[in-house]
Amino acid sequence: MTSMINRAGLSIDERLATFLETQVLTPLGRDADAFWDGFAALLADFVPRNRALLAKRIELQSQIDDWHIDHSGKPHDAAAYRTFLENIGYLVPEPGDFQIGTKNVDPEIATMAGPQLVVPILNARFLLNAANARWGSLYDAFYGTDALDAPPAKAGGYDKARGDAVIARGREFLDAALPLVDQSWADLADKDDGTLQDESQWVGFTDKGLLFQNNGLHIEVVFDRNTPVGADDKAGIADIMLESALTTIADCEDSVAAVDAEDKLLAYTNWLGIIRGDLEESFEKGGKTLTRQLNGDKAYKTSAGEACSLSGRSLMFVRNVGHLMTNPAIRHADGDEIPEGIMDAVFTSAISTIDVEGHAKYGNSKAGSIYIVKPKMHGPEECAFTNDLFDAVEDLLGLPRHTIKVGVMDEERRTSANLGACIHAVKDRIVFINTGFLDRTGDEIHTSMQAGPMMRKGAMKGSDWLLAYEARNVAIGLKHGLSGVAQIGKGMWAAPDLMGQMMTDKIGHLRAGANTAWVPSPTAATLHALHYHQENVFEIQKSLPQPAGLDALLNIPLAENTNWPEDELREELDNNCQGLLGYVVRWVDAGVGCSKVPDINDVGLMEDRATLRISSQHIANWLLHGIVSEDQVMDSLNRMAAKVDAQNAGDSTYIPLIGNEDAPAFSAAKDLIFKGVEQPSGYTEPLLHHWRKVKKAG
Ligand SMILES: CC(=O)SCCNC(=O)CCNC(=O)[C@H](O)C(C)(C)COP(=O)(O)OP(=O)(O)OC[C@H]1O[C@@H](n2cnc3c(N)ncnc32)[C@H](O)[C@@H]1OP(=O)(O)O
Ligand SMILES: O=CC(=O)O
Ligand SMILES: [Mg+2]
Repeated sequence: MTSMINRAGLSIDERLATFLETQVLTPLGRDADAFWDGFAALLADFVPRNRALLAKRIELQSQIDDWHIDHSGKPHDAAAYRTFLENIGYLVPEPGDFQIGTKNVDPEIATMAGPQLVVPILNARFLLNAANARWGSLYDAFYGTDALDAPPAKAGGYDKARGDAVIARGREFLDAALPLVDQSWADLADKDDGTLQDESQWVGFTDKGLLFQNNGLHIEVVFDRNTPVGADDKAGIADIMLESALTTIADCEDSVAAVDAEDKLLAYTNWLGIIRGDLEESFEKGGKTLTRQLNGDKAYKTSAGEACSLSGRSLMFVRNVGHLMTNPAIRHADGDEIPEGIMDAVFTSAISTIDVEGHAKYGNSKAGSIYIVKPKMHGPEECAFTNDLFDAVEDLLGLPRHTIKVGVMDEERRTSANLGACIHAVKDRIVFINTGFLDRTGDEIHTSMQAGPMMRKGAMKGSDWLLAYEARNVAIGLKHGLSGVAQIGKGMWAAPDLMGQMMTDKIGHLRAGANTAWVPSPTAATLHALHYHQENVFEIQKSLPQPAGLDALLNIPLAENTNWPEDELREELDNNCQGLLGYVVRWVDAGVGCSKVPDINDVGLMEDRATLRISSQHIANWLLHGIVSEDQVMDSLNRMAAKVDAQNAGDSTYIPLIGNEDAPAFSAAKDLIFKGVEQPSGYTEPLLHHWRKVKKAG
């Protein structure tokens, strides 16, 4: 039973209050009473503003819905539609010329280009792994994935044929990134052999190897004849270690299921462990108990013998939740829950203050900044709210102005359409814009829900709005001076097992001008790092083509022809239902917020709340416009539930969907579809939280 205590008129979960007071405020030397008084005053200022912003979302959406209903059956008049959006204040005037003024940004964000890893904050094992993913073994990444074009490894220990292919591919990489004079890396006899074409690429000696640099990223060639691989290798090379995830986002948002004080406490405790540097997790793997901790720095010596080090850990961001949800962990005197986004801003900043005030074992930001990713903001007013909130949090914690930096997810249509103004609203603290195309697709469907039936989900990827969105984001970021100061980032690779395809496709993100892009795992980070050796993003950014304009962005992805054959309809529905059920059942029953779920072609896809938003909104749209019937949806849900049950048969804790159709998981799935049209912005959080709480209570 949760015990609540009173602090400055707020009712706070006792465990959470004790955590903050003893683990955070005391080590920081902050007075708890003054803190809670300040927190209550901050809430008094910001809660009404937060509510007003949510009300404005609803008002705008209802005006857009009405416009489409009024214009139904007529050809879409793009000019009239744009004027209408201007008239209702959905589109606002451009802010004109300005450059962002962010200061004290770490080089991993400002001047380096490389992968960005995202990790669910509630999973300490993964979180530690992610923080340590600054360095990754290229040999392991090739050996274990389809990024290597060679026959798969045979079971039963080390497969030498595959190992040889890995080594050959590794040499190819070294020849391209660190070319030698008149020689290939494959010809080297030992560590002292060979001369670099560009000798400035050599950085120094590590414990067992040589350290190099290319396009700002480090490469350690490990020479060790005492390992099986090194012993067999002509030059004694045992591995190639790549600087991989330059930055990592510890996610409190779409990849976690956090619905109450217990869950929020775990999130904040894990963040504290990462910041303080003492997070530790023990787990069983391969029949052994392993204990994982944060890695230390990588020591090396320069040719002159000077001792230096490189960070052994990824630079950490924390993603707060957006402005929508509230959480029962803290309530006002009248019993109302406080906004979770405000709670996250205050708690994660307070914890990060331990870093910027120098109490951490390793230290995260050497520049003295706190990096927060803010998702799902709709337009400049909501960005301005975040900016003011972060000002207030800085005042509450006694931090210098703009210590708290913000990464703006460009993932709602009103933000994409007014991106310059959004950047302007946070111009002195912005450290990234990132195209969260998954949420953005969900919002695209929801915003134009009443306009007509949408094209198939797969076709959306090539649609006008999406291409315009991606290109405009980069162009607007460059126009306002993000290059060299902040990241221009691109979205998630959502097929964690298709690394070969990632190697082909994801280099496109760099060629589009992004200096970072999201990856789902440390292995993907190491492989994606190869792209940054291949292309120099900062050079690419100097000569990008002019992007499409706002009209292309506002082009609604309606289906041109809705006469889909039965088998295509069924395939679309089944695919959406399978992903939706496979994700929701783990969210509601097991509290897992990010899962790898097989699609109908048995390709494991990363599913999180944003992909759920797409599938649920897509089905809701087709239902609304009569493309599919309620019976067809139920038929698909039932057939796919059986499939999802079979996929989870090996999990002894799994509760089947079939036979439990009225239980929380299946109920959540049905609600997400059948109540999809009325969900705010098509978000899945309200229903997921509701049904998870029912499950937890149950
Ligand atoms: C739209 C958006 O908002 S995208 C952002 C949200 N999405 C994410 O954060 C994706 C994060 N990724 C993940 O959660 C996972 O990779 C999943 C769910 C996609 C797949 O998970 P699994 O099926 O367990 O992965 P798999 O079995 O292939 O690999 C597990 C191993 O990889 C590691 N791993 C996988 N993903 C990550 C990660 N993101 N960070 C750190 N380590 C990871 C695990 O630690 C584990 O290694 P270990 O046994 O040594 O601990
Ligand atoms: O948060 C990322 C997205 O694609 O949505
Ligand atoms: Mg998102």
